[in-house]
Amino acid sequence: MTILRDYKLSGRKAFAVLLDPDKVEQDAFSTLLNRTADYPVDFFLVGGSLVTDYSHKEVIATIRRHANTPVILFPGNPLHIEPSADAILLLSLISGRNPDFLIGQHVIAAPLLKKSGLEILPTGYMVVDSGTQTTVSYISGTMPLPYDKPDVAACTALAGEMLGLQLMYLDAGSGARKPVSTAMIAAVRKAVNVPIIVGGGITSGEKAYEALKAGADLIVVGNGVEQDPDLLPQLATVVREFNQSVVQA
Ligand SMILES: CC(C)=CCC/C(C)=C/CC/C(C)=C/CC/C(C)=C/COP(=O)(O)OP(=O)(O)O
Ligand SMILES: O=P(O)(O)OC[C@@H](O)CO
Ligand SMILES: [Mg+2]
Repeated sequence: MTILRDYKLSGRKAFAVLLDPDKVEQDAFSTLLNRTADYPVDFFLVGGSLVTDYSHKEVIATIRRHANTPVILFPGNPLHIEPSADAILLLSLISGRNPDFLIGQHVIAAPLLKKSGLEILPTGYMVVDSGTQTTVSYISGTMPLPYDKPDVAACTALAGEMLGLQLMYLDAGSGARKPVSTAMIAAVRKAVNVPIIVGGGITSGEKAYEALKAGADLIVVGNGVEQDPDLLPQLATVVREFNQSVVQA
């Protein structure tokens, strides 16, 4: 449990960039990776709900050539297991009621995961409504958590923690028009002790700051960084300054 243990012990806020293997375009990708030398990223998440060209291995090899940043798989199904990553978010889709995404896919994946040597990060995955249907909802055939029901999210996370899940991921969905509300993040923060990951629709330093202040431990940004190269430095600075302000307080 090295990544999870180190991360928990550090007590720091962290920042992850989500790379969708289908959207990785070589030139822009190398530039992004080179920029992380000046504006550090704590983790790269690699994955997507639906991946069409199965280039996880090549994407990870390219990351390794440019950076020492740990790579965590963010899988949509067991075909997305790639042993050259460092760890995998073993998602159980606890916002939904589809047994296949709560335990079914995991039964199929378990022997492969064991053999892979990947660090397993058992994660309660909560997809939150943000106004449009997400790929995750469609693929999994599940309804997201209602946007304005922080209590439902808090009880869901609490149940997930009681079941032994070691991370909670609140996700408004890739490209969401609005991120998960700060009220929901704060309610989940109050309910559980495990680290909280927040992603989906974080497109500015301000939104990132709000999520951290509400209780997110790790923020995940995909589309924002792909679309606006200036966002990477902004986010790295927000997370660094947030951590410095906590140390000083
Ligand atoms: C047991 C194993 C190894 C896998 C199953 C894992 C489960 C239960 C996944 C839950 C459902 C799911 C489809 C999750 C995918 C999460 C993800 C990688 C989201 C990233 O965003 P996209 O859904 O790719 O958005 P775009 O379509 O906008 O690219
Ligand atoms: O692409 P964005 O909107 O940043 O979302 C990241 C991630 O949380 C999606 O699962
Ligand atoms: Mg995707």
